[in-house]
Amino acid sequence: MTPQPFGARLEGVTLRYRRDDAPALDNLDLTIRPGVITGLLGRNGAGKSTLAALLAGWRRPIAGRVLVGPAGALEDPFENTWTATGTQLVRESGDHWEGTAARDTLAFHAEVRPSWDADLAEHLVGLFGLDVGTHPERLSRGQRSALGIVVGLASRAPLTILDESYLGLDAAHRYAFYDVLLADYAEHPRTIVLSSHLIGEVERLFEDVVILDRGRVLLAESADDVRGRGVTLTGPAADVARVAGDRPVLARQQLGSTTQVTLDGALSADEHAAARAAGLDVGGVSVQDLFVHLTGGAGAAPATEEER
Ligand SMILES: Nc1ncnc2c1ncn2[C@@H]1O[C@H](COP(=O)(O)OP(=O)(O)OP(=O)(O)O)[C@@H](O)[C@H]1O
Repeated sequence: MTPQPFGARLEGVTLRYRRDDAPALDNLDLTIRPGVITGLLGRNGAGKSTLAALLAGWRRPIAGRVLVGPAGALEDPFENTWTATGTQLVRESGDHWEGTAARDTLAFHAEVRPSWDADLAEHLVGLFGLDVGTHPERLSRGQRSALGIVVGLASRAPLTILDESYLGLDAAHRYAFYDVLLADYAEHPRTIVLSSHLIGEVERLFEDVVILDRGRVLLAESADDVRGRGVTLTGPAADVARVAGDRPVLARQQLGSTTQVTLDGALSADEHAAARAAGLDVGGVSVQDLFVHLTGGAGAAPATEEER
């Protein structure tokens, strides 16, 4: 039986690693809906891994509270065996058992995860060509990522947090992972939090999107709402320019004589009619373009201590 998915609520959560440090999370309020895939995005140092560690009960905030669990039965996850049993965090580092074969890491999780699916684990081991007889410290970075993915998916935990855990995979293995994740999630609904810098690749998986910026929530809404925040026009450059007028442009791409611009905000009825008359393709904004726009563009520096 598939267990009830976990949700999470953070209320006024502040965490700083050292007393004199700027907060890694700063008075953060956030709800993670149960049973959906949430994309957790943010530039380097925004606080994604810190938030993941709080959800998994590995850390506790210095102010505010964190609650995790099935709807109506949320609990503080810190040192909480019950919520820990239902929460699987996989970090980029993998958190494998060193000095013993990879199969021992899998055997450990099979033991502690009530929903562990041995068939799925075996399928994924084959898919990634993982040599489970090798010690994790002797695996390549990609193979260590694959081991983390096997743990993350086969655990079928009611709250599964994948924190950059698939970065080491090559493109073919990443796309295979996205496909398995979607198929398995459809059959065994659970709450999945995916943190990634490869936004363009994974955004089709997101149902909700959270963007953190310097320890604060910059945006938290459904992926559909995100896509409705802007509009993409594609077609001949002159027609696109005419319909776009002097509207703020979030992103622009040129492919031969075809231009694609992403505009901030929705089109008015008149603009829609003009776009249709010109034969332009009209679509929503990509999460990636909105993310780049909201977090300061490609050239902006990541947060530094001085900026906070
Ligand atoms: N163990 C730690 N000790 C001290 N400071 C830390 C520690 N871990 C994170 N920080 C600081 O907390 C802030 C948030 O870091 P965090 O790792 O949560 O961000 P992130 O969004 O996951 O970043 P990235 O995308 O680079 O992995 C950063 O300023 C970081 O330097």
